[in-house]
Formats: sequence, structure tokens, C-alpha cells
Amino acid sequence: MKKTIVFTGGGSAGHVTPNIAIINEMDDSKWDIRYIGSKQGIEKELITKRNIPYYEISSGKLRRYLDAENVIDVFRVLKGCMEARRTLKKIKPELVFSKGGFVSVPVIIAARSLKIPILIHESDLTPGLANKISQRFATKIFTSFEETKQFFPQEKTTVIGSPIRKEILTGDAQKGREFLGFHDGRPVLTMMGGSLGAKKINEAVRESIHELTEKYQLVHLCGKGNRDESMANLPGYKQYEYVNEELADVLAATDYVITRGGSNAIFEFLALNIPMIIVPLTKKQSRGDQILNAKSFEEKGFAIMLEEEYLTPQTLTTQLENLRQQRETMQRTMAASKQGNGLQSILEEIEKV
Ligand SMILES: CC(=O)N[C@H]1[C@@H](OP(=O)(O)OP(=O)(O)OC[C@H]2O[C@@H](n3ccc(=O)[nH]c3=O)[C@H](O)[C@@H]2O)O[C@H](CO)[C@@H](O)[C@@H]1O
Repeated sequence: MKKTIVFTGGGSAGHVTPNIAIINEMDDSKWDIRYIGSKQGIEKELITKRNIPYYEISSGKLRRYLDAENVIDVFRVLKGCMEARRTLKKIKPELVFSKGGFVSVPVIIAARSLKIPILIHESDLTPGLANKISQRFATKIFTSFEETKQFFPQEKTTVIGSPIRKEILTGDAQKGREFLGFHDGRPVLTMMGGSLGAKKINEAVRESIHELTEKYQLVHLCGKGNRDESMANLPGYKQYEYVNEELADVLAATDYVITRGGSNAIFEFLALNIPMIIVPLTKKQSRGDQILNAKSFEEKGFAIMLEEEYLTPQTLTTQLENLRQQRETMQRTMAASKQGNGLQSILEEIEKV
């Protein structure tokens, strides 16, 4: 008889894509896979298009600051807990796996009340609020970063790396260049601003576009609504709002990356040994987790960090020059690192439960 597993997690693509990486590798002759997510979050679109049964619950936003909406959200979370409990009682899963994000909290509380084992994974160096709340209810906790272990109970926490989509590691450089219309005479520099793009990176790249295209062929993953049509026909410059299936081939053709400090993205580049410049989201725009992700990667010799406050066309080109010089050392360090792909470990842990 098949066993049932419920996945949860959402709010941003970063809390869903690792779940998809795991789901894709699960044996569906052995596992019945379900997903609990929010009514409006990105997870709904990403999961339902894969024909995975999707159950909606109410969810509030977890804020760290005082806001009148917090009161309404407490009721939304309570409603979410009741809905999640009803759903779990109906599905009767053997296991709940959570990637965090605010929608996961009611699911975890409900799972605990029904004594269902819970596995959670934290992608960022410091835990998000959802996983901070969820940790006490979890049976086991997995982290991408070594440093994250200190924030969780030692006895149930294991560092395993980031669950990376299998297909991302099997790209074909030649196909990537064909897709991009690029030749192999000049290095390829890919700019990725997280799943939503990054305005500041976009501006700095476009301001130095002529200098950059003299040395590189550029792939700009600029985010929805961020294409600059006045540059559409510039030789050696390709802009995409978002790339799906072709991303693996594009990355196989990529020599250098400029990226935000989102955990999934930087672990993918690490697994592919692509030297990177990380421009983390600032503390004003976020809880500062990307700065810590970036610092950790820089300290380990996987990346150069360039803080957004110092990002100008000049600093960008200077740091790119540094990156070119460090390329070989950085690639050797990345290749020798044990930190990386946690997909297999998670699949094994799921089987154990
Ligand atoms: C703004 C924000 O809150 N960002 C957070 C969010 O990042 P976000 O949702 O941006 O996710 P990540 O940066 O971690 O990963 C982006 C993912 O999108 C994929 N991709 C991107 C562009 C594209 O064209 N095609 C494509 O497939 C990448 O390969 C990667 O798998 O969750 C991460 C994991 O908790 C956090 O570290 C980030 O701080």
C-alpha cells in the first residue's frame, strides 16, 4: 500500500522550488503526494500545474513589527490551523515535510496535534520566523548551512545542504549557447535577481552595458515587467523575465554569475562550480538573511560579496575583474567543498520515517 506525505511551504518561490526538487525524485508507486498551501501564494500555481493534489488553507503574514493587521492575521492563522487539521485528518499522512514560509505554521501545529511526524528544512543561514516557531514541533530539522545548526536544538538538527533540482545539474552548454544565440569566443555572464528579479542589479548592469558587452556575453534574468525594450537588439545581451526549462542549459553555458543572496540560487551555483558575485538584499528590504548567506559564501571562498549600498557600475566592473582573477581558485574550492546538494539525504530521511 502507498504511504502518504504532505508537503507544505510557500510565500515565495524560494519556499516551494526545493519541495518540487524532492517531489520530482519521489517514487510515486510508493508515495501518495499531497500539498497544503495558501489561497493566493505562488505555491498554488507552481504545485497545481504539476497535478499534485493541492489543499488551500487560510494563512496570515507573520510580521516581526506591530501592525493592526496582526490582530486579523492571528485569526487567519487560527482558522488555518483548523482547516489544516481537518485536511490532515482526512488525508491521514505518514509524514509532513515543510520548507517554511508563513503558510507552513498552521500545518505544523495541526500535524503535531495529530502526532504526525514532521520534517522541516531551513534554507537560509538564520531561521525564518515560520521555522523558528515550527522547530519545537518538528521531529527532525535539516539545514543548508553549517552555521544554522546553532539556532536549533542540536539533537534533532542535521546539516545536509540544499535540495537542488536534479535537472539543473544536467544542462548542456552547447544547447545553452544555441538557445541564447551566443558563440563560444567570449565568456558568458549571467545575472539573476532571485525569483522576482532585482531592480538595483538591473540598473547597475544596464548603466555599464557597453563596457560589459565588450568582455562578456550577457544573460539578464531581470524579473517580471523588468525588460528594457530599448536594449532588445543589443548584440551579446539577452534579457528574460524568467527562464524555466532552459535554465539548466543556460547555466551550463555560464562562466560567471551576478546574483542576489537567495539560498536556493547560490547553492545551485555552488553545485555547478560557477564563480559568483553576490549582491544581497539589504537590511532595509529584508530581515538581512541574504547578507549572512553571502558573508558565509565569501568566507568559504565560494563568492565575492558586493553590498547594494556600494553597487555602482564602477564597483561592479572592478569586482568582476577580481572574480575573473580568482576564477580557478574559487572553482577548486567549490569543487572540494562538501557543502552542497542535500537532495539525496532528504530522500533517504523521508524513506526512514
Ligand atoms: C526576496 C526574498 O524574500 N527572497 C528569499 C527567497 O528567495 P527566492 O524566492 O528569490 O529564491 P532563491 O533566490 O533562493 O531561488 C531562486 C530560484 O528561482 C530559480 N530561477 C530564478 C530565475 C529564473 O529565471 N529561473 C529560475 O528558475 C533559481 O534557479 C532558484 O532555484 O527565498 C530564499 C530561500 O528561503 C531566501 O534565501 C531569499 O532571501
